[in-house]
Amino acid sequence: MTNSKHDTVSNGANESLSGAIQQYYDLTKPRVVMLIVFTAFVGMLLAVDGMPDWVTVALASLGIGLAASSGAAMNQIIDMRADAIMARTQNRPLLTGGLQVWQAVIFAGLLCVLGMLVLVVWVNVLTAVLTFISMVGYGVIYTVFLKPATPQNIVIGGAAGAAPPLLGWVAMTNAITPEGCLLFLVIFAWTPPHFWALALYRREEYAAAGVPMLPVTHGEEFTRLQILLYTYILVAVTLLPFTIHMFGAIYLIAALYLNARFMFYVYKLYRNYSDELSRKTFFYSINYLMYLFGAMLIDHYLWDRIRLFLMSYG
Ligand code: HEM
Ligand SMILES: CC(C)=CCC/C(C)=C/CC/C(C)=C/COP(=O)(O)OP(=O)(O)O
Repeated sequence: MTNSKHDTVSNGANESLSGAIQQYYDLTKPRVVMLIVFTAFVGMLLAVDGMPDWVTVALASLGIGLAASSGAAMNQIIDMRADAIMARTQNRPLLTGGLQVWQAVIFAGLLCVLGMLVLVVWVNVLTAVLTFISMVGYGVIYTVFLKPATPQNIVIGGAAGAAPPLLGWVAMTNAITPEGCLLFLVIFAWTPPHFWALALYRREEYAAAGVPMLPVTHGEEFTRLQILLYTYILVAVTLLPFTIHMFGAIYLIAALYLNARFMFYVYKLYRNYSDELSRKTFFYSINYLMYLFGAMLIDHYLWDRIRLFLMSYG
């Protein structure tokens, strides 16, 4: 009997510990951060010929991931009012009472300090500075100043989210090069179709929360046109790395295929709107970015070998 009572107490303690860990984990917007770290990781591997120094790759990924998580936590601390109004964000840890604001502030501070420490000590100062700017750019400048002020919020703020592959590149080379900037441009051009597809089917929630997202301020039709136009830009930008011989045929084929599907979605959305299609376009945008960066990686390691192999038989 005594044992089972003891077990119940310790199970309860375990559950509340794992519950607390889950709350802190949720505060970091983990799935977004995972894709951010993946694009940074790809940037690192692309920056070097052959195999990289894996310890630096691991530490740079850790530092960038910690900083991005800190930015995500800052965003949720500052945005509690709007988050409380929208169904999509109502269950965040600070709103359900799972975490107190002071706990989130300490957590965000710790993540920020740890992330910067890892980057300064084991990577390089330039990466740390650029990562810091991206983190503050998202957690503070976007959240406090841009988001409540202008429908261009996500275009300007998108610069923070677009930084990771460049951060990865700088982590390995300690230099800002045109190739690294091109990777930045890819995500920069991708952000408006990514976000506005979501904002279209969530427009009523944004309107209720008083957040001036494009579908709220300029209407649904204008937003659909902007999504289409930014996707044209995205298609052009994603072809640039091929034209400067950064990648070969593997990347080109993947980019053409992924772009054709993206164009199909946004053109259909432009001509014939439905919330369902808008939702599908948003989720496709996430897969698009993941596969595009995956294709860059595969091309980087395989294309030269395949070309040499083909040439030796040519
Ligand atoms: C200013 C730039 C960006 C804005 C405004 C934005 C906006 C959003 C929003 C509002 C969601 C939430 C969807 C939901 O809760 O259902 C979301 C989801 C997501 N975003 Fe973005 N995003 C941006 C940049 C990025 C970047 C740079 C990445 C990665 C490289 C990214 C990856 C993702 C992923 C993976 C999800 C899905 C998360 C999940 O399933 O929980 N986003 N984005
Ligand atoms: C250091 C570094 C690379 C920082 C990266 C910055 C970062 C985490 C960008 C993510 C962008 C993002 C999830 C925006 C969501 O917009 P929102 O906050 O308006 O969405 P919400 O309504 O879901 O809160």
